[in-house]
Amino acid sequence: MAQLTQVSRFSTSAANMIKKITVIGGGLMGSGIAQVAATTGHKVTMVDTSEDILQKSVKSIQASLARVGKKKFANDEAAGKKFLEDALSHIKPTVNIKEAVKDTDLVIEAIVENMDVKHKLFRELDQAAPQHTIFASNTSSLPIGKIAEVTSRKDRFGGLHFFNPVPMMKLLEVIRIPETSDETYKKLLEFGKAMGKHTVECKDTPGFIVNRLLVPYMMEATRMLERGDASAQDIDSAMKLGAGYPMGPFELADYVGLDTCMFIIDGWHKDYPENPLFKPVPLLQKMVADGKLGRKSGEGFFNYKKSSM
Ligand SMILES: CCCCCCCCCCCCC[C@H](O)CC(=O)SCCNC(=O)CCNC(=O)[C@H](O)C(C)(C)COP(=O)(O)OP(=O)(O)OC[C@H]1O[C@@H](n2cnc3c(N)ncnc32)[C@H](O)[C@@H]1OP(=O)(O)O
Ligand SMILES: NC(=O)c1ccc[n+]([C@@H]2O[C@H](COP(=O)([O-])OP(=O)(O)OC[C@H]3O[C@@H](n4cnc5c(N)ncnc54)[C@H](O)[C@@H]3O)[C@@H](O)[C@H]2O)c1
Repeated sequence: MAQLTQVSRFSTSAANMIKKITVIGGGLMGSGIAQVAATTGHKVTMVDTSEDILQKSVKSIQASLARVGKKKFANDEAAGKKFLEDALSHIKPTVNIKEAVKDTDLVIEAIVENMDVKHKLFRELDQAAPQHTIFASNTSSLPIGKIAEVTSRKDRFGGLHFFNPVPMMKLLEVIRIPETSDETYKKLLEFGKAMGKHTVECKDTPGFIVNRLLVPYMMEATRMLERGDASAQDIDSAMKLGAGYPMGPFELADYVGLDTCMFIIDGWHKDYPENPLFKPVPLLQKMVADGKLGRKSGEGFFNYKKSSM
């Protein structure tokens, strides 16, 4: 409550609001963030490492926009088409990071869940971006304060943790580190609302709110499977039909990406070796080593290859 009162002393004038954003990483999350930002009136630049990847990102945005447009403009096909074209015209894909950040208000990083790779990127961004630019990470599990360490703008740094799939999930966790200025935090909260999200305020604690509860639950499901107590299919059915979850833990893990799941759990085990909740699961490591990354690779706990659907 005290924090809310303190933050509301600042008012962000229209001229001072976040309008131009740069999303780094055009994967599952980056493409979703770029899409929602574009449909909520922001000018978006989306960066990835190759033109091929960016092409795939744009295709997935197109497919998602078509689904949203079909629902939003159910009786007006032309309006649905215009919605899709307008949104796409607000997204500029590029591999040129320097160009992408040269006059941006906010950078949202959504690349691989690895501290060294994120550090390398943020060092480069800190050199290239103007003074006023705010940096945010969409990390699932890494401490925001540690990511920010390599920059000279900790007062303009925070976490924006979106949920997958971004166009459908209403929540946005907005994380502040001790150095985040009140003005920056206020702008991040306002940006979240402008994106149409329900924002919750989080401290920089492991997993923030959602993942601190979700990860142990998913880990317990995997241990249950490893012990042979129940099948993946039955555990999923049980949690959907008995607990009302939209997806069971294995369907969800495949949806998130098993590589991302493994990075999260291995990282937490390294940081908290005594905590039995975060003990790595050999099954998960083997699946990732075998290239079974979930939906994105066509196979994970379940099979998504066309012939089996
Ligand atoms: C077990 C292994 C353990 C491993 C260790 C654990 C590691 C820790 C892992 C933690 C990971 C954390 C990751 C991250 O930090 C945090 C997260 O993001 S957690 C994930 C949160 N997301 C969810 O929980 C999703 C739950 N699922 C759903 O809400 C729904 O299933 C769905 C995705 C909305 C899909 O709905 P369904 O009814 O199932 O399927 P439909 O296809 O019929 O879709 C319904 C409706 O939605 C529209 N839609 C779906 N997806 C999109 C999209 N991408 N874009 C646009 N529209 C979409 C679709 O068109 C349908 O519309 P309708 O026809 O109803 O009008
Ligand atoms: N998958 C989820 O459900 C989910 C949900 C919330 C948060 N997150 C977090 O979001 C981040 C991204 O996850 P994802 O699932 O979108 O991963 P992903 O593997 O789908 O996409 C990552 C993208 O980043 C690109 N990339 C890697 N290094 C880059 C660099 N230096 N510059 C530009 N692009 C680079 C990759 O080519 C890839 O396209 C991670 O930190 C993850 O923990 C994931």
